[in-house]
Formats: sequence, C-alpha cells, structure tokens
Amino acid sequence: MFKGLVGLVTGGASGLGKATAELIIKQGGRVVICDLPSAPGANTAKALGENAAFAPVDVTSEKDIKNALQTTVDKFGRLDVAVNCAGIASAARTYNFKKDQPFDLELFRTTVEVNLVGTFNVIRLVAGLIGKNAPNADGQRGVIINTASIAAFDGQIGQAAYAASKAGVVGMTLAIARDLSKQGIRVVTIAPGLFRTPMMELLPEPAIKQLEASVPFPPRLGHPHEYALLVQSIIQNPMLNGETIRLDGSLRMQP
Ligand SMILES: C[C@H](O)CC(=O)SCCNC(=O)CCNC(=O)[C@H](O)C(C)(C)COP(=O)(O)OP(=O)(O)OC[C@H]1O[C@@H](n2cnc3c(N)ncnc32)[C@H](O)[C@@H]1OP(=O)(O)O
Ligand SMILES: NC(=O)c1ccc[n+]([C@@H]2O[C@H](COP(=O)([O-])OP(=O)(O)OC[C@H]3O[C@@H](n4cnc5c(N)ncnc54)[C@H](O)[C@@H]3O)[C@@H](O)[C@H]2O)c1
Repeated sequence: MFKGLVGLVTGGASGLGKATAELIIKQGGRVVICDLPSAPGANTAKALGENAAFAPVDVTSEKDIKNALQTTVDKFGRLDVAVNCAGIASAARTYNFKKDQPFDLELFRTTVEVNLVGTFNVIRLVAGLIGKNAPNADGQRGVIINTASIAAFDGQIGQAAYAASKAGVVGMTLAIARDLSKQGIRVVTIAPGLFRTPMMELLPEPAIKQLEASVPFPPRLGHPHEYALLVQSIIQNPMLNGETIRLDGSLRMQP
C-alpha cells in the first residue's frame, strides 16, 4: 500500500508516533523517526530495520528539523508524508487556591512552545521538501498530519495550557491547508481521545480508570495502532483536507 512512500514522524519513538512509524514500515514504506536525543528513537528505528532511520530533534529547533530533512534526503531521497506526534502534557490549575499559587507561566509557555510552535515549525519546513515532489495524477505532492487532542474542545481541570496548545493546532489546520493547496499538499489534524501510551500513564490511576469508564463505546483506552489506522486512511483519501477528525469513542470529557 505504501510502497515507495517516505514518511517522517515526530514523536516517533513512543506511543502514537511509534505505532504510526510501525504501520508505515508494515505497509511497505520508509520512515524517519524524529524524537528527542534522550528518547529511544535509535533503538526504535533499528528494530524497524533498514527502511527506518532516526533523526534526533527538538521540534522547536529550526536547525534540528533542517538536519532531519537532510537525513531524509540522504537516506531515502524524498518526503511524501509528515506526521506530527511530538507533544507534551501539562496539568495545573489556573490558580491553585490550596497552595495560593498561579499557574507557572514557564510551564504554560513550554507546553505551547512544543505542542503548537513545534508542530508549526515542522510543518513550515517539511512543506518545502514535500513540495519538490512531482505531482500525482490528482496534482497531489504529499500530506501533512498533525495531532491535537479532544482536550482542544473538552479541556479538563488543569488543562488550560494543554488545551490552548491543541486548540491552536486545530485552529491553524485549515489556514495551512489553504496555504499549501496550490502545491498539492493536504493538511489534516487528528484529535485523539484516550489512548494507552506513556503520556496517558502519567495520570494517576484513579483518573485513568475514571476516564476509561467514561468512554461510551468502546469503553476502553484506544490502542496506538488504532490512531495509526486513521493516519493510513487520511493518506489514502485525497478528499480529506483542512479538517480535524476526533478519534475518541464518542467521549466528551467531563471537567
Ligand atoms: C492526553 C490526551 O490529550 C487526552 C486527554 O486530554 S486525557 C485527559 C487528561 N486529563 C488531565 O490531564 C487532567 C489534568 N488535571 C489534573 O491532573 C488535576 O486536575 C490537577 C493535578 C491539575 C489538579 O488536581 P487537584 O484536584 O487540584 O489536586 P490533586 O491534589 O493533585 O488531586 C486531588 C485528587 O484528585 C485526584 N486527581 C488528580 N488528577 C485527577 C484527574 N485528572 N481526574 C480525576 N482525579 C484526579 C488525585 O489523585 C487526588 O486524589 P486523592 O485526593 O485521593 O489523593
Ligand atoms: N495518549 C493519548 O491519549 C493522547 C490523546 C490525545 C492527544 N495525544 C497527543 O498525541 C501525541 C503523542 O502522544 P503519546 O500519547 O504518543 O505520548 P508519548 O509521550 O508516548 O510520545 C510523545 C513523544 O513526543 C516526544 N517529544 C516530546 N517533546 C518533544 C520535542 N520537543 N521534540 C521532539 N520530540 C518530542 C517524546 O519524546 C515522545 O517520544 C502528543 O501530541 C499528545 O499530546 C495523546
């Protein structure tokens, strides 16, 4: 299905990004895993074999992303699909009256910097390489897929920064799709609900159980592979563009 396709996945050393990289390889594609130098990206790529490569990056760094694109060209000669999975969660009340403490502004800045600015940094740079492809019969040169969260719409207590960062990803999706449409690059965002990944496991177990029970159907956390299946569908369907797709078992999070 993806024979000849080259993908780049940020946050590809863990969770949803790792599942996406695994699917691209399984479907015959090649992939560059971009993740922090401290993440097990090299081992992940090694385990996926010669069609996978690792590029250590911080998604907020222009230099790192340009280096990762050079690695992509050196190893695989082109780029067709970029998937932005890199992200961090943060949890704190806007004002903690128990501790008489306002939300830490640096935490707010970092959350937005990684999740929103980092995602945009990757988009604005990968678009240049994807745009060099010859167009297919439909005029398409490639696809960019971003990861928001249902927190963009149903932000819980403590998610002001995280919800803002993900709402920003949702908000910029259509504008970027319009910017890149003439070059035949589609831009789609996925807003996942609850998936069993290391990020989710940061929550206290009572919170995870509460959230899991709140999913109407299926009443469980999603498997990262199920996120990757939506990435596959987006790549395959040329009519998907400029939209955010919730993937959440019809969960609408409570406060
Ligand atoms: C990640 C993906 O994008 C998808 C999602 O968005 S999944 C949704 C993830 N939700 C969150 O991250 C919520 C973040 N919010 C929080 O963690 C907490 O509200 C907070 C830490 C900001 C503040 O919690 P607060 O009640 O003020 O203080 P805290 O003392 O830590 O918690 C009180 C109690 O609630 C529990 N608790 C903490 N966070 C909880 C949560 N999110 N849900 C339910 N219970 C929670 C604590 O275990 C503690 O229980 P205890 O009294 O029995 O020890
Ligand atoms: N797990 C869920 O339930 C869930 C739900 C909604 C949205 N999301 C979003 O999905 C994406 C993937 O989350 P996950 O659950 O797989 O989490 P995860 O923690 O397993 O993976 C996130 C990856 O991003 C990497 N990363 C973090 N900051 C980075 C940076 N500055 N530069 C490069 N890489 C960086 C981490 O090293 C990690 O490998 C995130 O954007 C997250 O907000 C997750």
